[in-house]
Amino acid sequence: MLLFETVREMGHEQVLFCHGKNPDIRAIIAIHSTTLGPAMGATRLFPYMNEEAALEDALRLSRGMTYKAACANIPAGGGKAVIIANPENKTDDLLRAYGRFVDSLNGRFITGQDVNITPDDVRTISQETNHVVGVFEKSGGPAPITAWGVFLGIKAAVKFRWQNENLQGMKVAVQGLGNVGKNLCRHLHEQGVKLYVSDVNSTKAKEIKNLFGATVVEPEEIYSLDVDIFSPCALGGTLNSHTIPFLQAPIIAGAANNQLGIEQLHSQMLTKKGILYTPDYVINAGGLINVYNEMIGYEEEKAFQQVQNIYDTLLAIFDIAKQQEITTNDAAKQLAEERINNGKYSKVKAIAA
Ligand SMILES: NC(=O)C1=CN([C@@H]2O[C@H](COP(=O)(O)OP(=O)(O)OC[C@H]3O[C@@H](n4cnc5c(N)ncnc54)[C@H](O)[C@@H]3O)[C@@H](O)[C@H]2O)C=CC1
Ligand SMILES: O=C(O)C(=O)Cc1c[nH]c2ccccc12
Repeated sequence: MLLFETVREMGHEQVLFCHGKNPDIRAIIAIHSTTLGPAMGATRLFPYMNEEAALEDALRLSRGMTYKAACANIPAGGGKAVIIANPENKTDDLLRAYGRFVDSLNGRFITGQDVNITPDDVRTISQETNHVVGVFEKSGGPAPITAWGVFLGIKAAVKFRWQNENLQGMKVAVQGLGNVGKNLCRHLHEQGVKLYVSDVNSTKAKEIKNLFGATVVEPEEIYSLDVDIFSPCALGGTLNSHTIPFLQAPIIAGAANNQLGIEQLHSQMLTKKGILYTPDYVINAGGLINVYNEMIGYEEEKAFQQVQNIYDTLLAIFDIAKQQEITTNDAAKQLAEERINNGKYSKVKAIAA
């Protein structure tokens, strides 16, 4: 891989390769942009197949965070970190060593809990750095508010597609029943939605069946269901050349980051099939909104209003896509880049003043 060519194309400011022998640590901190504020993004620990996969994850996720913050009107930039490790080998020493790397960035990067990192782990990291959020959660953690944002995003897509304000009687397929998926199912159930669900962990699927009367299907069956909405809430890359041909749902709206395998190719494939795709980094901004508000002093009403705005932002993005005959993914990117450029401009003005 040509490193500088890749980061130049994707627009990253800085990529840090963190290494240590004792404890044995390999981590990548990707800072995509600090134009609108410090780069924010949670840290993921994962046993990546190889270094390329880890780097690609960090680069794509961090760029997504820049767009996420811009679309949500949060004065933050985008970053993301990945620690290459098996969750079984996670030790306090490893987490503290990682914390020292985060600290070396002096607040250019602010992080917290993502896949395979627990709130306890974040507390361990915080022994070495103050640049973490969610250590002492003031708000119940980001997942419930993320789920609420996804629920609003589903409502926006339904409104745009069918001019319908109501989800009563609709069929929704939810892939992944973790912290976000489970909360999302509860909101949908309360609105009279018929749920179809899958999780690789069958205990979680049974729980949702018992709680909300959901129909459980096998993980690979979730794509081809005859439903109104497909909601990917598991891991990234599930919208790809293998799965898209099976999709029947006219709307895709879910929480997972990096849902599109190859962004341009697969967003175009969805558009060609007449599927309304709700850009992941717009619909799943609730978590970022939550941690940002925790950082500046949590006010529930303010955080709630910012999440509520996801609905109108999505309607605006759907409109841009329709008017300009572009994918919803490109429309969201356009909105984000416009805001980042305006931010750049006001920064220059502020320095000149
Ligand atoms: N928690 C948050 O506030 C935010 C989460 N996200 C994204 O949303 C997604 C879900 O997040 P969480 O619920 O917090 O994670 P989680 O780890 O609690 O849940 C993920 C669930 O997906 C299941 N799963 C994994 N592979 C699957 C497959 N192939 N088919 C079906 N199920 C599968 C897992 O067993 C697990 O139950 C992730 O992609 C995350 O990056 C994005 C923004 C914020
Ligand atoms: O939306 C994402 O992918 C995030 O990383 C959001 C998020 C959750 N916890 C955090 C802690 C610090 C910065 C961002 C986050």
